[in-house]
Amino acid sequence: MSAGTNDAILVQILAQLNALQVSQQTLQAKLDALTLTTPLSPVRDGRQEAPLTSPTSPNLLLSPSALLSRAHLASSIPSMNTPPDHATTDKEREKALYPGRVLLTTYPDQHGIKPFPLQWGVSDPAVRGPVICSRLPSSIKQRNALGAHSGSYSIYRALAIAMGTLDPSHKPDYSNTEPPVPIPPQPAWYDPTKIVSFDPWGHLVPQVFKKEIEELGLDVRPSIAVTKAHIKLSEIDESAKRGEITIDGRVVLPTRPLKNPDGTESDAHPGVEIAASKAAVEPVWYLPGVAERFGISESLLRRALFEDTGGMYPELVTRPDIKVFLPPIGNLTVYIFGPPEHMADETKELTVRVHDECNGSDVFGSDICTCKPYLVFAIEECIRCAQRGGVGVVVYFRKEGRALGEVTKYLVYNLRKRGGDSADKYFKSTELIAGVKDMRFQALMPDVLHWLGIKKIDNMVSMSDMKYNAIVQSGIPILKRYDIPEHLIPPDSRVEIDAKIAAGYFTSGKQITEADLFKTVGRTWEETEH
Ligand SMILES: Nc1nc2c(ncn2[C@@H]2O[C@H](COP(=O)(O)OP(=O)(O)OP(=O)(O)O)[C@@H](O)[C@H]2O)c(=O)[nH]1
Ligand SMILES: [Zn+2]
Repeated sequence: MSAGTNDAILVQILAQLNALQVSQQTLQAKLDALTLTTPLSPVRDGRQEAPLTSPTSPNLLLSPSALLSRAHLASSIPSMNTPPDHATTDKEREKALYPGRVLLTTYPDQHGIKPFPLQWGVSDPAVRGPVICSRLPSSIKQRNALGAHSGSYSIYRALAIAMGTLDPSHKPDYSNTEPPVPIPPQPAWYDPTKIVSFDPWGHLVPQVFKKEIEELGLDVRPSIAVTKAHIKLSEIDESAKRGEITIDGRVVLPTRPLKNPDGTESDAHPGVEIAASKAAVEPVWYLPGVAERFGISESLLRRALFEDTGGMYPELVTRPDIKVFLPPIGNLTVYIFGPPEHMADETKELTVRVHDECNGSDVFGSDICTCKPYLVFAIEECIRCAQRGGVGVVVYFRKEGRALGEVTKYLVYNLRKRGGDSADKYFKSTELIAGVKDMRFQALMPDVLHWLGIKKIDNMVSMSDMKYNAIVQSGIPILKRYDIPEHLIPPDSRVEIDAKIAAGYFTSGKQITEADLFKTVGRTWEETEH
């Protein structure tokens, strides 16, 4: 056979393969359309039910909930978990949970797809519409948002469903869960450009979208919750002992006397409790608004989100008609000290700190950075402001390690400690590992301030130029900034502070030049060990 004949055969094979691929794609599209147009088989509690028989009595029909609970029982008693039975049960449960074919993606023009109207930034919630991202049969056709609720915790929900500990169609009863303090609508809620990273109606969902939930049976969930708390921090106990924080019976309350190990009352200073209101806010991104904030096109944003989440959300690409995405990232928490209604009242003094998570310092007290001392100082400043008749706000973002993550952060710590931990190398070390020194991109951060009705900030407890610029550019003036007091800077974290000042962070004290940075050196591991 000549080389020419070989080539011709090869071309023919390739053409046939291509044709096969095309017809496979057509078939897939037809199947997709079929799934969404075929009336669903009987629906129980909002979940499609497939008839299944019992492995022991083939004539006995099992409902998905019976299967769920059987499997739950088996998995909760390990000795009952013999592999062959378990495998059969899992297969059956998988069929019961997901009776249809795997629906990899959807398309806007697919039969049966009819997203519930959602107009971001419209003032009337009935016109704005609820955010629906559920893939439950009751909601999948009317879904108007991509992704999943609860940010990264959506994965644990998936696990709970797979293990049979959670019925996916569980319908929460939201009575008595409403906010104990009001966070009422503000003009910024009605501006589609002011709040783009979460749903301003998130805490009012059960009330404002009652009809959609109860009458239309749609799976609409709250993405914000507001509550009250009493917080106790040993650092603030110490400040109270020193008389730097006063008990006013309103913001700062006395703690009940401590007990000795033998149960008798201790005469040690019991410390104080701080009364606060707080809100947990989950991310809900309005993609056109997020893209605009970062100055990129919506299509580029969608493509990058699709690619760099391991192709996890194909509808980012196939459903340009769906404008809202619930990303798998951490939430933010707002702590309010003093009357929440003062936040929107421009006549009241307001102190704010926006803090990004640093678990090593915030929770475990690591002294390599100033995060915890700065956070505690900010809470004290908020308390003082509330006691002067104003209000204090701390916003805590889950953006660990400047949003590079804790693994990257620890790798950089190793590099710094092995390479001579001088301030000139602080940001360079991070860049060497992560490729960038910061991925927090503060542009979305001011949304929460607008949601709270904040129009100006009297006292901003932060040295960050990035936070400052983002807030001021979003239309909220900052009247006074102040840095962390010298005595609160642990010696080893001088490296961080000096590097930040040289990089443009605010300081009311000493200025740092590039040349100074060589002289600021942190502790080495060897020093720690001796
Ligand atoms: N990657 C990395 N992150 C760090 C390092 N040190 C601190 N961080 C992180 O930096 C962030 C500090 O956030 P904030 O406490 O809000 O401080 P800031 O934005 O730098 O500025 P201020 O408002 O002035 O405190 C947290 O997310 C920390 O986890 C480090 O060496 N490497
Ligand atoms: Zn830190």
